[in-house]
Amino acid sequence: MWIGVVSLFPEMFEAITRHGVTGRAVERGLLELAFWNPRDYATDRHRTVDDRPYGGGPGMLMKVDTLRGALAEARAGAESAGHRPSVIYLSPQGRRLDQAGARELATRDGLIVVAGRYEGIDERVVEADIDEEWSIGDYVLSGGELPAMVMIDALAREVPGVLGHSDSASEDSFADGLLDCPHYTRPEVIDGHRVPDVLLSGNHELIRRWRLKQSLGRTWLRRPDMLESRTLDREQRKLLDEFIDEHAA
Ligand SMILES: Nc1nonc1C(=O)NCC1CCCCC1
Repeated sequence: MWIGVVSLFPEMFEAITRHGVTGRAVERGLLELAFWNPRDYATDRHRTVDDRPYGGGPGMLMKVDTLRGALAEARAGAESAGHRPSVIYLSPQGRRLDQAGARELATRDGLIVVAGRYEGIDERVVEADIDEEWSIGDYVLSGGELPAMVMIDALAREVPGVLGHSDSASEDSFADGLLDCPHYTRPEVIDGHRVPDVLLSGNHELIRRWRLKQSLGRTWLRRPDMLESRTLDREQRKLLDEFIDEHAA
C-alpha cells in the first residue's frame, strides 16, 4: 500500500519504517511510504513554516503556502505512482479510529496523511484539500506524527501478506470484536503462579475454547459495550455464561 506523508518531522517515521512488522512490510514492498516536508517549500531565508492566527491568541498555525506546496507534490507523487489517494488529516476533531476503520483505510487506493503541528492548519485548507479527518483518541498531542504512525501501523496489519501467518490478524482480539485473551510463555511458574493447565495439555480444541472463553469473559468484565453490538453464536453464549457463573461463584 502506498502512503504519502506530509510532515515537518519525517525522521520520526523511522519508528515504523525501520522496525518490526511495519519495517519488514516496507522492506518487502508491501508498504511504501514517501515523505514531503513543508519546510522544503519555504522561500524565505528563515525557511518559515508557521504563521500567526487571524484573531490573535496564543500559538501559531502551519503556514498555508508551504503546507499546500508539500501537499501538491504529494498528490503528484501519488499520481505518478498510479494511485488516487484519500487525503487524511489527523486531529482530535476527526472520526475515531477503530479496527473497522483501519480495515477500511487499508482498502483505499493509497493515502496521503497530513501531520499537523503548532495549533493546526487553516480551515480553508481542511475544506479544500483534506478528504477525511481521523482521530486516534480524545486527547491532545503535540503533533500529528504519532497519530499518523498509529494509524499506519494499524492499517498496515490489514494489508495482505504483512503479518507472518494470516490468521494472527484474524486472531487479533479487536479483529473479531473482542478483547484479547491472557497469554503465557516460559517459565511455567512465576513467583508460584502457574500457567493454566489447559495451555500445557496439547489439546488444541480445548485451548481454542479456553482462549475464546477468556476473550469473551474479559470483554464482558472490561468492555461490556463491545458485547452490546454483537450477536454471540451458540458456543460463544455458552462459554460466556460459564465464565459469568464462575466469576460470580
Ligand atoms: N488525538 C489525536 N488524534 O489524531 N490527532 C490527534 C492529536 O492530538 N493531534 C495533535 C495535533 C493536531 C493538529 C495540530 C497539532 C497537534
